[in-house]
Amino acid sequence: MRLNAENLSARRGDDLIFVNVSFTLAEGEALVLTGRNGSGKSTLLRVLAGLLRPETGHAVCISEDDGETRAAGEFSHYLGHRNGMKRELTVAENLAFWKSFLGDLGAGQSLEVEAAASAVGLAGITHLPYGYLSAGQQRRFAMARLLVAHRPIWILDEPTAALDRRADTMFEDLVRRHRQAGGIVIAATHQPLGMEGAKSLEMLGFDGVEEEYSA
Ligand SMILES: Nc1ncnc2c1ncn2[C@@H]1O[C@H](COP(=O)(O)OP(=O)(O)OP(=O)(O)O)[C@@H](O)[C@H]1O
Repeated sequence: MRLNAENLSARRGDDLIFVNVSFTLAEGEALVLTGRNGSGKSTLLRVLAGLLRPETGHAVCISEDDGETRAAGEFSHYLGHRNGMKRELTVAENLAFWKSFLGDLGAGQSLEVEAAASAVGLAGITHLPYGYLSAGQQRRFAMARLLVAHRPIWILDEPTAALDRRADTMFEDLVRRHRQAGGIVIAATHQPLGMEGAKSLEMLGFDGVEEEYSA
């Protein structure tokens, strides 16, 4: 499977945030988005995840077997700034919800809830309400969401912001393993994050749009 983004542009409100973004990622490859605050990294990640409609272009997954093309969002996990978990439900209930909602695209690669908790270093506390946990524990369980329902593409927006060094290392390891198993990762991050050999794309924000139009 290959991810192909072609001629993407996106608008927020009245403004074009970026134009003409194209890239291709093969299995195991990764892309790091760089650029100053407000340059459009989160916007691009949301477009790739299928959460925002692009103004132009498309992002698709192409099957190596039969050339079938599907929207990239259908094959993606999106870990944004928010954790996407209900505070009133237990951790186990939250993760079980995501597991059944997302299904298993990976022919048995998805982990059970307790195994995913263990993989993020937090076995034995999934019976607790999510809202009881510390901010770092909550973020770790948001990462466990990536493991309970396999998706070949991980779209990550500053996933380790505000985590301690041990959590960084744990997540780096998860990212590395995902890539070794053929997964694709696209991340806006200032941390190393297991993104060795990653391609890089600098977002230019309004400057890029102006340059594009004046070229
Ligand atoms: N809903 C919205 N309506 C209008 N403008 C928006 C909206 N959401 C974001 N923007 C604008 O789009 C631009 C890109 O924002 P985005 O969050 O993609 O940047 P970013 O590169 O991820 O920034 P940061 O590094 O601060 O997270 C910013 O100028 C922002 O103000």
